[in-house]
Amino acid sequence: FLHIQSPHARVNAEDGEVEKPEDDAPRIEEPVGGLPAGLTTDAEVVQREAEAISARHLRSQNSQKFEFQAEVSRLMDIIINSLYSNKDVFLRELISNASDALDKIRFLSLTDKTVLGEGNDAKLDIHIKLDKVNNILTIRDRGVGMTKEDLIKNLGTIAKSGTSAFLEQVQQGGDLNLIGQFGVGFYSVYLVADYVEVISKHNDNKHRYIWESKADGKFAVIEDTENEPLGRGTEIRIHLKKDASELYAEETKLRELVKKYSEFIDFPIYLWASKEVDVEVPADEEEQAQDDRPNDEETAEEVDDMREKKLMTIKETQWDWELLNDVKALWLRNAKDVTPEEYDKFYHSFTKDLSADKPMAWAHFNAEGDVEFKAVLFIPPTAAPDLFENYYINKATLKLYVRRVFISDTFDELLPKYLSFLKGIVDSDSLPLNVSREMLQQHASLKTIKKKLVRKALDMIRHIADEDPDEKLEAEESNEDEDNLDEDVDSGVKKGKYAKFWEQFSKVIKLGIIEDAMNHDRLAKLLRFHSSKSGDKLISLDQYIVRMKPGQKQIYYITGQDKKQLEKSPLLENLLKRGYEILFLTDPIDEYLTQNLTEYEGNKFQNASKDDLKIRSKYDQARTKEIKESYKELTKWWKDILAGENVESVKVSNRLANTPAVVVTSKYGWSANMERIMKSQTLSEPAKLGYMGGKRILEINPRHPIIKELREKVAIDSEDESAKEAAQLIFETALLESGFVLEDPKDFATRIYSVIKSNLNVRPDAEVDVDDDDMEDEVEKEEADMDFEIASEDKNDNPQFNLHEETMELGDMQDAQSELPMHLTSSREPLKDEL
Ligand SMILES: Nc1ncnc2c1ncn2[C@@H]1O[C@H](COP(=O)(O)OP(=O)(O)OP(=O)(O)O)[C@@H](O)[C@H]1O
Repeated sequence: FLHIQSPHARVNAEDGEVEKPEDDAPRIEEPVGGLPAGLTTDAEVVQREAEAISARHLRSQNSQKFEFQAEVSRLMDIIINSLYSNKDVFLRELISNASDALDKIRFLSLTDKTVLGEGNDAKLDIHIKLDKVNNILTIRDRGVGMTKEDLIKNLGTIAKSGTSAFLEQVQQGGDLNLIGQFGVGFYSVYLVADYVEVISKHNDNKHRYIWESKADGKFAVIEDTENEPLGRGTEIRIHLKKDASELYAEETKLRELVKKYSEFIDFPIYLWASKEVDVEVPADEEEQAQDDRPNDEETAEEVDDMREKKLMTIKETQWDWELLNDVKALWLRNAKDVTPEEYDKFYHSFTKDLSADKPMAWAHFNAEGDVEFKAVLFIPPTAAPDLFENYYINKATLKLYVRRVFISDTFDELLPKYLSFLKGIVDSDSLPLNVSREMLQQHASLKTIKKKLVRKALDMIRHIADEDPDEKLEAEESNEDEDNLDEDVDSGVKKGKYAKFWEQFSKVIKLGIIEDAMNHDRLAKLLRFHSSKSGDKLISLDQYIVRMKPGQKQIYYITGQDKKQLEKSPLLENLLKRGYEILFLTDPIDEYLTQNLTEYEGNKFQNASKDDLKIRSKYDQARTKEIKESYKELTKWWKDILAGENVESVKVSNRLANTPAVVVTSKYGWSANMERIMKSQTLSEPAKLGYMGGKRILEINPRHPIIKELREKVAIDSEDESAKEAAQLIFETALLESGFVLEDPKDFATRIYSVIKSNLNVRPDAEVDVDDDDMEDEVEKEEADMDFEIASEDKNDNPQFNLHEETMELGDMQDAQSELPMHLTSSREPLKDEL
């Protein structure tokens, strides 16, 4: 009988005479539900249980019933039936909700002190109590509380945006542990409970309400008239499932969990706990009475002394609120005193990221001067999957505190968009506490805070590189003999820490260069690229500069889809031959990056696929002029051949070694790569493609035998059809090799096949054989014709036709006549069989 689950668990616990708390934990006069074991008689318990049952019956008759939103119901169903072994998460989630509710009331109290109320109500804390008799665990906070409408809306009728995402993840075997990250943490309580009551009191409503549900698709809400007044806040009564009660109806377990998961909760968390203490009690009373009588020699004073001596020590169980957490915020401590493990734990606790992955780096600092603040910034171990999906909508994830009071975690003014991947906490003494959020957002100090945070964030990223041995290795190698650099191609290169950062966040740094002109140089130092000399490794711009050839003034780069393709690009032939290092920019964002990164440490960036690339010719001026002159006729002729191909000019090139021709674009137009990117975008405007698509320039290699031969042919007969075909084909091949997408691949293919034909001595007009399919088509056509003839001749012998005719006799014969071909088709199969 004692184990009947009671919704009426708020029995007045007789706490008895308890000692003053040893710590400075405030004593709560009003007990928080539950029944301290051993302090109530069985008869009382039985009576209270009976009351509870009748109260619950009454409640269920009068309460307002609701159905959970379908998705929430499905979620609860999964949770309550889950065999998931790590059920501990529920406590972390409920404490986190309590802490959020306390943050909210503390924030409101900044502008209106009265919201806190008086006495115990004004204390911002969390109490956890266990009723072992009834297996009820109670978590009580003095937070903002919920009105009746809040209870209905927040705990049931409106699915949070994360509900379906979480359901999806769980159905795919994902970890239930991550529930908090999807904003549906409350429901994790059903991992351990089959019945939950939430009693809540909000300042806006003088009544308090009970929400209750057995996770059976329904919940009920009713005004609470049964329980002790709450003052303000929320009490969650968790009726533990049998299997869960074995584990969680233990103070030791609760103590361990709170310590583990809620170490960084900013409010005191108390557990109603018993402890064995030594108490001195007078020794046996009779003996005492005897001894108390003074004999003749003893003075009254001596008797008193003896009385004291006749005390005995016994063990006594005492119940009291035990403070479980140390609420000194980590960011207020001296960075030197915080261990790396503590930073890791802190990161996981405030981000609710429960994976074992440690943050990549952190920066803990105090800013002093006009604007004072303390901050801890973290680089997460991986980029969030939706980091760029909602780049301009996503809010920053820094938590802003003002003088230790939590203000907001959606304050966009603290970091620029590109750094919104950082997590952390900022606590400022320079911001005013008692102003509205809107006024705070415009406060001048925010600008200074933002500026300093950006600097520190970029320093923190640079430090990862500075401390990375892989990066150091690169720097040392950069001083080695240039010729050895090509041997760096080593597939077994281990990724260093900075390479890992780069893998996750390279786009962020590039976006920074595009968006943050103020920190342009700092950000440029953080860039890494593959290059023609870096093998599998990445190099920085500083490393590039160190390795520049004497007299080299430009940083050469090329953009494209893939490093392997770029390495073989004919556009780089002479640059590579002459020992220049080329950066390979293969991320689509690099096209935008290079528009904003024109110079580094006085060296201009030069795109090797552009018309303005200057490579000094090996020949003297006179010889160069002579070569150009000798190709004048060919280049003019070629330009005419390519009329209608968006070709601005045909030029003699000195960037080519072994390739006959390439196509480059004008300096300010799009590169071939950019054109490809723009064309692949769904919303690209054809008009823009027209005017931004760079003018193309065909560059020909004057030393190449194909080009030389073409020159001869054209000189003899400029109307030679084979020369025209060759010119067109060379141009299209050059387009492909230079990274362009052909507008008419069919045309190109036809030309290639005609070349192949001539190579294989196949006549140009040789015809393709008729294949079996074509033969079948022919047979089918003949059959169809035959069907028609047979059907027309023998229609009286055809059973199907006759049947149809019989039916038709009843109808309009003229209609049947007009439908003749169709009926014939329907009778074709048997006819074909006969044939
Ligand atoms: N102790 C509480 N006091 C006041 N409101 C609460 C309390 N617990 C829950 N709520 C309300 O119920 C809502 C739903 O809680 P739930 O835990 O499912 O999601 P969340 O708190 O928004 O996100 P998370 O899962 O990250 O904690 C909360 O947003 C809050 O408005």
